[in-house]
Amino acid sequence: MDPSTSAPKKKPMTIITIGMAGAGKSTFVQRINSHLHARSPPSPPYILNLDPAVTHLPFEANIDIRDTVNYQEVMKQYNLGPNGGILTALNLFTTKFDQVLTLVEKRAETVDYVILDTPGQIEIFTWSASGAIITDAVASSLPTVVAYIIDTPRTTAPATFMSNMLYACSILYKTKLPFILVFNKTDVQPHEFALEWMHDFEAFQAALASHNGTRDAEGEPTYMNSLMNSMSLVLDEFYQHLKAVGVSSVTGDGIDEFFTAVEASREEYETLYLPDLERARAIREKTLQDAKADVKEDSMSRFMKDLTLDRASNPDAALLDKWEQEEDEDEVGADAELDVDIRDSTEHRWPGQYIDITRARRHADENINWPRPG
Ligand SMILES: Nc1nc2c(ncn2[C@@H]2O[C@H](COP(=O)(O)OP(=O)(O)OP(=O)(O)O)[C@@H](O)[C@H]2O)c(=O)[nH]1
Repeated sequence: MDPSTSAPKKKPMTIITIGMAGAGKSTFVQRINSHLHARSPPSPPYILNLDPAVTHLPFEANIDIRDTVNYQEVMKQYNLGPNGGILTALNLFTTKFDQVLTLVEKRAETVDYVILDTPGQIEIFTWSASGAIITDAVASSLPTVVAYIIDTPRTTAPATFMSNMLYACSILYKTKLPFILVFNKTDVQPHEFALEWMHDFEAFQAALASHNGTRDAEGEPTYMNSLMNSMSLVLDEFYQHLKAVGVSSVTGDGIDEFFTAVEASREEYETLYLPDLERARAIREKTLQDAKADVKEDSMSRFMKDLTLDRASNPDAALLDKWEQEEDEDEVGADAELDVDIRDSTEHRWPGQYIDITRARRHADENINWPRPG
């Protein structure tokens, strides 16, 4: 085929896997990884592991947060528990996310998919700054979809199903990205019940009514029951914006349907999300510029006012004005910047080597100088 007539390569699609601990995110990432390797021609993805606490991964990540941040050390230094340690480790890693993006963008011509495996601390994507920074940064550079992984066998009770859907809902509204609900572990529990509950709220309400504990001693619906009934109506609107697929990460069932949903999400990203993102970015830049201009103008007018007053009260003072350069100014400037680079381990194999950014540029006599989060 004449290369000049062939279509330009599509940008790689980024799949961000999010889900509760144990839902099967890492197993799912490994399943789609092996599916892409087995394609003809093979299409190995570029994988990022963002879980600092994982001890074993079933795949080899191209960029691994564990090469940069030691979460045990973070826990010790900040006196945090495991959850706080994971969140803080991810916050620290996020300060280097521009480098991560540069490495990913370098591979844009050779890979079709970029996959992010994330920690089970789902709150990272509902309220923490790093979750938003990561999703915004990735989505403003590449077409992106969120794959929300659900542990289907543990979601068969209506109340658990609803709480899982509410989490998914808050992540959707926070990220505003195309979204696929991935009902995992269908080899253990088929996901048809969930599809039925999503498409027919009366079926969900019937399941709720037949569940224990939905009526009080007088036979009246309990508060929780009424609340969940109303919520199911609210969620009905949310379900309209979602694609849902059932997969088994163990057997590979449903993975083709998942990739069909990913391709549909690419279109959704380009027609709906990208224009929104660009509008939001333009507004943000304009607001930032206006704010900077206002601050500058305000500071300048205050400065001029002070100067006029000062000159009037003490006409000789201006002659004594002299700006003294701080002796260790360079040192301070350099210290404020971290001096650690994120590595793409596919390019530089360096087994056993490890950079701890929490300790970089630290001296023995120095106090901990990392800012506490929040
Ligand atoms: N039967 C079955 N088990 C699965 C499937 N996917 C994952 N599992 C099992 O579920 C457990 C958790 O899987 P992981 O992939 O570690 O889950 P995770 O979401 O990455 O967990 P965290 O790292 O704790 O966030 C493991 O025992 C997996 O073998 C599946 O499709 N079917």
